[in-house]
Amino acid sequence: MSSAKVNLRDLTLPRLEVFFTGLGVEKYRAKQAAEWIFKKGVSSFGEMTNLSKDLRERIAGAAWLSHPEIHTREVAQQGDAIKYLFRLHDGEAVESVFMRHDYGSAACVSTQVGCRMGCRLCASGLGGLVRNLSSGEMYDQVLGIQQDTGERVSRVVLMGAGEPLDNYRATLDFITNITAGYGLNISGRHITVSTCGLVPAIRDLAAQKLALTLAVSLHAPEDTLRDTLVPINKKYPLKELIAACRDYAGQTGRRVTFEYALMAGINDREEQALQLARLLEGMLCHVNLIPANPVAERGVVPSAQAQVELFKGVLERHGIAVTVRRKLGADINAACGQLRRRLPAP
Ligand SMILES: C[S@@+](CC[C@H](N)C(=O)[O-])C[C@H]1O[C@@H](n2cnc3c(N)ncnc32)[C@H](O)[C@@H]1O
Ligand code: SF4
Repeated sequence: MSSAKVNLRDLTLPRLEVFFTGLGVEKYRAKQAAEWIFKKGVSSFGEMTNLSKDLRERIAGAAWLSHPEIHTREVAQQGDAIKYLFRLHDGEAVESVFMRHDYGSAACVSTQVGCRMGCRLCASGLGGLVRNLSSGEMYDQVLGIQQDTGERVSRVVLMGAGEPLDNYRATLDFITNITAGYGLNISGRHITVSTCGLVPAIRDLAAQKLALTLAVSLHAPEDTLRDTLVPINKKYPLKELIAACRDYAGQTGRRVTFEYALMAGINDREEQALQLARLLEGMLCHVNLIPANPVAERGVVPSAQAQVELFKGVLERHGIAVTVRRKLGADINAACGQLRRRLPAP
């Protein structure tokens, strides 16, 4: 694969059309190719059997096709989750998780190798940002999971390693392809974009009218604490973030999810639950409480179960919809915030 060649899995349909017309081929061929690439998930041009051999050779002269390469997989004891490490074409690696729920199967997808946001609780950002993933590399994770499990992925959560809104263009292209009829046709409401709070991108996302589920990693109910846990808060403090979330809910009609990882003695006190209830008062939203996953390097210690229940009770009494997230695949560390890149650089 030469660096001058374009990865067709990275292109959306209009850009595929430009590619095909550039080869002097009728535009409708782009749609046919899109179905091979995004619906059937082929790994080579040779498999595109309704395109002539001559055309496939011309495509191969100008393009390449990334494809999922599973490096390792670990199945949780209860069989409800599988964690994958995918090897990328340059030797980097990303983790993804397949989760079976009663209501369908979800893929938790990484959007970057590493992350530059430096949240205090998170293992994904420990080594900083290595590089962005392309939209095709995000798509490959879903295809790889489907091919390995033989099951259809019906939901996607962008909660793997990386900050999706810090890799905004590629993330949007990925969503465009996975929701398309020529792709996996997953409804926008079954796609969750999780962010630590990049306000301008949240506002832009609302304007896209994609009806995506927005999840915001809140973790603190006031700025002083949030500045230390989620450092992007210094740039986009809670007042701006919550206003953007209220507008997102207003513009899309979609309930915003707030992720709140409970850490013993840090953000799990009763008065903090009260502050949180006041912050979210009257918003179309939902709070997901997660007993934090321990991360030794970060000194993160999860709250005790009784404290989680107490915190939940305060929110409920103040009319906030709240759930405690079931931990899937805890025995394989498959839970969010535990995804790392583990292959050594080439
Ligand atoms: C790894 S992030 C990726 C998506 C995006 N960058 C974000 O922050 O929302 C996914 C979720 O995992 C959470 N998370 C990170 N470390 C965690 C930990 N130790 N325990 C529980 N959740 C954690 C994040 O705050 C976020 O809600
Ligand atoms: S929580 Fe999200 S934004 Fe923060 S370091 Fe981890 S991956 Fe990055």
